Amino acid sequence: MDSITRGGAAEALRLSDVVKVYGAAGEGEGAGAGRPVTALDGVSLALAAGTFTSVMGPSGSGKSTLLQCAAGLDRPTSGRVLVGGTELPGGGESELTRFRRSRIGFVFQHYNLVPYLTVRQNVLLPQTLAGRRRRRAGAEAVAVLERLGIAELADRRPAELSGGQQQRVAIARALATRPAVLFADEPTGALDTSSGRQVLKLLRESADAFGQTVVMVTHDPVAAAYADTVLFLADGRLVDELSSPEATEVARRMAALDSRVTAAGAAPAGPGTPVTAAARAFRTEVA
Ligand SMILES: Nc1ncnc2c1ncn2[C@@H]1O[C@H](COP(=O)(O)OP(=O)(O)OP(=O)(O)O)[C@@H](O)[C@H]1O
Repeated sequence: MDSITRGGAAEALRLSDVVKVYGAAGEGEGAGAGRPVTALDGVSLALAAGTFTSVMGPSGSGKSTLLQCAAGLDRPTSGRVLVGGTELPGGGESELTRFRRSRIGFVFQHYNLVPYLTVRQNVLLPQTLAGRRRRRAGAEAVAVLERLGIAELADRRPAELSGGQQQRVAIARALATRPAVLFADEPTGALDTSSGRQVLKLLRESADAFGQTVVMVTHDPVAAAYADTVLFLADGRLVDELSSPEATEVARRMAALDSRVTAAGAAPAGPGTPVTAAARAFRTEVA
């Protein structure tokens, strides 16, 4: 698949033939002394601005790796990543960090709010780190909290919020920087059904009302069906795509992929590790 951009719309994300091999020569982390693992095997895609895309696939199919490479949390072994038309920079970690701060928003399963800061301070934090002027950033933080209907929580600390409220604050924090792409990794994985639906509605509204491009990894077919398009990964490749998805059809296609993987002797699909490498990297960044 090369492109699912809508006619004429600006492009928010492009991956061209992205390969990620853990444990390859020159890759510092990962498989160590074991055999190299090809987590992404030539992934190409293009997403139009303002679209909401879900990424699904069996356990180990490369979803988290795709998210990390697309979001500049990790570098592909080969291939190109462009966010908002700008290529992931070469150079060191500080260039990548700058790139992420200016273009990318993250939402994780476990919220990653800073416990000793208020909601307002949490939402302000990425902009403060990016060196934006405090008064302007403060006004924007309040505006985004109002837009998401959670302004009354501004002076509370994360421990005083429900899981669903914490996740809505995490979304507010991500949106306040006006990222080219908002990446969400299992954003409803720790929530009950009703709070999860609220979070999904918020992501849907972010795309519809604010033109926010959203890319979400999920194991839940109902969650995936909130998107405009579902991309299916297997063995590090994009193998299927579903537009205007319905949960039953998403589940049917996932079951087909799972049985393919199980027949090949791999682990069945299941929830990802609670704290992904992406979340760890982000935590280090904001701490
Ligand atoms: N840091 C790493 N070092 C070595 N191998 C890795 C590393 N991270 C992931 N892998 C391997 O890469 C492949 C893809 O992993 P990835 O976590 O991207 O899959 P996933 O689809 O997100 O899985 P899950 O749904 O279980 O979270 C797997 O075979 C995994 O074991």
